[in-house]
Amino acid sequence: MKILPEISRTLSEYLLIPGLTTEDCTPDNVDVGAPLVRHRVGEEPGIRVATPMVSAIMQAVSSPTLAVALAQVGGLSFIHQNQRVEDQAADVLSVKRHKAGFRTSEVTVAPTTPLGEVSRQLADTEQGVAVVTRSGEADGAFLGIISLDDFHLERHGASETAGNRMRGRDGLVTAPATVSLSEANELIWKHHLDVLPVIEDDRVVSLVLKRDYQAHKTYHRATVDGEKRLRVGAGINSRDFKDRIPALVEAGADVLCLDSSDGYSVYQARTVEFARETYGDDVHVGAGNVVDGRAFRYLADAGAAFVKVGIGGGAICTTRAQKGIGRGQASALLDVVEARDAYAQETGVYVPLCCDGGLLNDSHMAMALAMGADFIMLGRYFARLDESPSRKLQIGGQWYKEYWGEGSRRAQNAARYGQRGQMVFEEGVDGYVPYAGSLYDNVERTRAKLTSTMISCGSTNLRDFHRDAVLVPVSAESFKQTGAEVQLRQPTIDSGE
Ligand SMILES: NC(=O)c1ccc[n+]([C@@H]2O[C@H](COP(=O)([O-])OP(=O)(O)OC[C@H]3O[C@@H](n4cnc5c(N)ncnc54)[C@H](O)[C@@H]3O)[C@@H](O)[C@H]2O)c1
Repeated sequence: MKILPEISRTLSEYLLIPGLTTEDCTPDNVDVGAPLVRHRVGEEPGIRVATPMVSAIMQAVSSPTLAVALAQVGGLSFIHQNQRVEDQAADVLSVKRHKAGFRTSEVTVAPTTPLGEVSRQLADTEQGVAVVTRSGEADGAFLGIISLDDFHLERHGASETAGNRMRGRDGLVTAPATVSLSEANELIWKHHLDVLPVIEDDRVVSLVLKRDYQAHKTYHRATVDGEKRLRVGAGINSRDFKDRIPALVEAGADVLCLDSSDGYSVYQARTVEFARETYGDDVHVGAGNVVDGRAFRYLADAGAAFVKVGIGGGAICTTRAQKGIGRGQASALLDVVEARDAYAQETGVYVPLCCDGGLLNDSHMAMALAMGADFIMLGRYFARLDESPSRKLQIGGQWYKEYWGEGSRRAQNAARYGQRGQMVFEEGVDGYVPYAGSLYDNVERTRAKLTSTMISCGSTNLRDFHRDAVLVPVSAESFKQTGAEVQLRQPTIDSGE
C-alpha cells in the first residue's frame, strides 16, 4: 500500500492569476483551436478542432442531430456505442452524409394522422414542419408537408387529419437531390418559400429551411474532413472491437474513442493495438479514462490517439461512491499533463489530453485548459440543449431534459454487465437537467467566456495558455468569500426595471 502525499483536488479549488494583456489580445485574435490526435511535436495533427469541446459518448447526449450541430460550430461528437454495431455505423454514416444546410426531416406523418398528434410531434422538435408520406414512414411516398402555420387546433379540431390541411405535393416547389445549397437558397427566395423539400425517387431525402439561411453563413468554423464533410467520432469498447471498429471505419468515422470508466487495462491496450495493426496511422483511437501519469504512459505507449482524463467526476457518475476509485479532476489533470509533456520531450510525439468530467461551470473549462488539457468532453452541458436526443419536459413550471449516466440501470449498458449477463450494481444516476436552449447559442457563449479568460491571462492560443497560465489553489476561506451571500435585487414593476 502507498499513500500519495498530495490531496486530491477539484477544478473549483484553483483560480487563475491574470497575465499581461497586450493589444494582441483581442477576441478576434484569440484562437481556441486544439489538436485532437497524436502527432509529432511541431507538426500539424491529422485532426484539429476550432472549438475545444466534444460531446460525451452517451445515449442521452451524442445523437446524429447533436453531432451535426456540434461539428458545425467547430467541435466534435462521439456517437455512443451502447447500441448494435450496425445502428451505430448508420448514425455515423448519417452525419457523414449530412449536407450543410440540408436537414433530415425529424417528423413524418401519414395523411390520416390527426392534427392533435401532428401538433404534439412538432412541439418536440425545433424544425416546425412535418413531411406527409403515404405510409407515415420517413421512406414512404411523398404526399406533402404540414407546418404549425397550416392549421389551428381550436379552429380545425384535434381529430381533423393531416391530409386535409397539408400543402399537397402538386402545389409545392421541390428540388432534386443534386441541388446545391446555393441553388436551394435561390429557389427559397425566388418562390417565397419557408421550406424546400429535396426529393429523390418519390421520397424526401432532406429539407432546406429558410430560417436556417443565416445559420449557414455562420458555420465558418465547422469541423470538416478533406472533402468538406462534417467530421464525427464514435465510441467503442474493449470487447466487440474486432467487429465494431471495421464497421465504424467503413461508415466513415473520423476518430474512435474507447468508452470506459477505467482505461488502465490490458483490454484497452489490445484494442488500440488491434486498430494500429489493422489500419496503421489511418485510424485514430483515443483511450481512457485515466487519472495518473502511469496510466497515461501505458496508453500512449500502446498508441492511443489521445488520452481521456477523469474518473468519477461526471454529474451522473457514482463510481467514487460505488467503487472508491477516482481522483479530483484538477489533481488527475496536473499529474497526467506532466506525464504527457515528459512523453513529448522524450519521444517527440504529442498525445492530446481530453478532460472528461468534473466540470460544473464554464470557468472550470478554462481552468482545465489552463492546466494543460487540449479539449473538453461534456455530457450534462450538451444534454440540456435542443439538439440532444432526450425528451424535454416541464416539471413545476420549469423545462428540463432527461439525462442519465452510461453506468445507470436505464442505460442497460452491455459493457457494465457482470460475467453472467446481469447488472450487479449501478455506477450512474438517471435524472433531469434544466433545459438551456440551442447548442449554437450555448457554445458561442462558452467560447466568448473562454476567450475573455485567455485575454485576461494574456494568451492568444491554447499552447501559450498552457505554458503561461498561473494558477493558485484557493483556501477554504476564499471559498466562503466567493460565495458571500448577496440578496439579489428582484425586478419590480414599480421601479420600471
Ligand atoms: N468516466 C467515469 O468516471 C465513468 C464512471 C462510471 C461509468 N462510466 C461509463 O460507464 C460505461 C461502462 O464503463 P465500464 O468502465 O464499466 O466499462 P468497461 O467495459 O471498460 O469495463 C467493465 C469491466 O469489464 C472489464 N473488461 C473490459 N474489457 C474486457 C475484455 N475484453 N475481457 C474481459 N473483461 C473486460 C473491465 O476490466 C471492467 O472490469 C462507459 O460508458 C463509461 O464511460 C464512466
